[in-house]
Amino acid sequence: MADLSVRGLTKHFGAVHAVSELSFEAPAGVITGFLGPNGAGKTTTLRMALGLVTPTAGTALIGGRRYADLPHPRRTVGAVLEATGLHPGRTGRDHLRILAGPARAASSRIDEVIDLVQLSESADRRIRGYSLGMRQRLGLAGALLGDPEVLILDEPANGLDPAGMAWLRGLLRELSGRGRAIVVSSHVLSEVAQTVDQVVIVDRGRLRYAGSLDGLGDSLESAFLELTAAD
Ligand SMILES: Nc1ncnc2c1ncn2[C@@H]1O[C@H](COP(=O)(O)OP(=O)(O)OP(=O)(O)O)[C@@H](O)[C@H]1O
Repeated sequence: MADLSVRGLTKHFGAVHAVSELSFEAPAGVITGFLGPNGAGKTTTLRMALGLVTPTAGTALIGGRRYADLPHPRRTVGAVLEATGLHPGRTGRDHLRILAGPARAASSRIDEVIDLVQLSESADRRIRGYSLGMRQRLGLAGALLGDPEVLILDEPANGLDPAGMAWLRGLLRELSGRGRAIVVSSHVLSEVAQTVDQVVIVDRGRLRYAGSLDGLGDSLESAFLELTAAD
């Protein structure tokens, strides 16, 4: 099973040092929480891992390879970066059919992922009528099409109600139990504390902490605020 390995990753946008010499591992079979305040560089890091942004320096390797060098990218890594890019006039099922081509997924897999994200009742309705939580579920279904070894989720709990969050936690646990490496960025620290096995905390593009939740003491929130306080 593949992992995500970030080594010396750096991205400058002109004078903005979005990510600076960042290194961490997200191993197979582990849920890694990727945390940081607004503008810390989380999305930029995840976009570099997915080959959407070219690093200024360093590497992000998935199963030992750069995204661009993966022979079967959609089977190796699935990602939900934002619940955008959904055509409002399409049904959820049509959206997945369009994605299924590049993911080389069988059509039976479309039904499977619709079940997995519990969208069976809405799959044939137009996306225009979907709630934010339903869009999140559809995004997740798309990421799961190729049954990827590494799953990268940017704010997946956004828009989910408490039952939805509990459901998502169960799904991520099941996937990590089957050896998937899961990276979840989030602002909802209480949710993260219940879901993840380890955390990576970044602030202003730099690593502040990588390790177990236990290593941060009793309160993730206090540790987070201390680690990301302005100098
Ligand atoms: N394409 C870009 N051009 C210029 N600056 C950018 C670009 N993308 C990101 N940045 C800057 O890089 C920094 C890191 O942004 P990024 O979106 O990675 O942070 P983030 O941790 O995901 O934040 P948030 O939690 O608010 O989504 C910010 O200062 C942002 O303005």
